[in-house]
Amino acid sequence: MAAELYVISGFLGAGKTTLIQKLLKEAFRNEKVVLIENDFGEISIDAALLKSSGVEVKEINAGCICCSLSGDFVKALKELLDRFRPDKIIIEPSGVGKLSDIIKACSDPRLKPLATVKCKITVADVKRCKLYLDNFGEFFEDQIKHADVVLLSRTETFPDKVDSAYKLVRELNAHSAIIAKAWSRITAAEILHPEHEHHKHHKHHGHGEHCSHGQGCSCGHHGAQVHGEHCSSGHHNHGAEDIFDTVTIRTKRIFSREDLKARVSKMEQGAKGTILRAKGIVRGTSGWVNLQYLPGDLKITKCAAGGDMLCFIGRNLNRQELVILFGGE
Ligand SMILES: Nc1nc2c(ncn2[C@@H]2O[C@H](COP(=O)(O)OP(=O)(O)OP(=O)(O)O)[C@@H](O)[C@H]2O)c(=O)[nH]1
Repeated sequence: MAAELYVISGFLGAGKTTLIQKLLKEAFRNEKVVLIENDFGEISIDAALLKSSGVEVKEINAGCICCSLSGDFVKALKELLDRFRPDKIIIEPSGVGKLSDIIKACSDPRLKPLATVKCKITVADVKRCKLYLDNFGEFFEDQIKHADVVLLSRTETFPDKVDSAYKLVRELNAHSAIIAKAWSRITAAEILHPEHEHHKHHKHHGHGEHCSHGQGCSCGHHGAQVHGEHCSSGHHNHGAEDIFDTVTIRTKRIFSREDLKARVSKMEQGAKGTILRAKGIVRGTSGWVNLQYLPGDLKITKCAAGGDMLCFIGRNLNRQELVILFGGE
């Protein structure tokens, strides 16, 4: 039977990895899953975090997913299918990847009997989606326009932003399902099959909550095949490398929570270029900690996976300054 392909896209820090963790736990628990991670930076923080969920993870770092996976996406995907014979393949493109490129690559006729695109989900952060559309529309619009399901994130934290985010998404994509419930109150099934759940939950929406789907959602039952030519190196516009800088730092330093917070705050104040996203796994005073940063939002949590690495993405970044600031090598 053909493996099912799920593409989880979304701009920087939207919540893709968090969603994948939810899908693995709730929907794909008894399935053989291979994850393809196309992270920014030289090392994949997401892959490290997801490996601790016990699934097979294939990392592709830096560059366009469809061109850089062993030089040939289709060939490499076929190899993965032969080697692991997965039931499901989840692809997490980098936040600055274009969904249309991935869909084209996945729709190559050579893959047809082996794997079928089942669902394309885009995660959109209600707080930041307007800002990202205004500034990085080329990437983010593409991710929204080509999605079957748009899952809004941070709706519980910013309920006043839900309506406007919903409208923005609907203007760009008249056909997708849009889910705006707090994630703790949605099941993975509801995300993967919004057409089933829609009627069940419709009556229960509270203020500011939507769960709607337009016509022609191709998730699951309608088949999500998109026809197009395979993207081969040099034949399409990559863009992201020209617009965004990435800096990866390795550091074995031990950070207390306060120390790490202070350094991040210095990074913001010192305006080391425009940092759009930072993440990493470093040594804390009592074990590994995972740092997740978006402008105005810092989370430091304990984590099982080890790392010694920090990755930054933004514009006009100064590697040397960041190395000094975080005690990197
Ligand atoms: N409060 C809240 N936090 C969220 C939500 N979704 C994601 N986050 C947090 O946002 C941070 C980034 O989430 P990730 O899942 O790593 O986002 P991503 O899209 O994989 O990020 P990139 O690695 O930049 O591609 C983490 O600290 C998450 O816990 C949400 O719906 N609500």
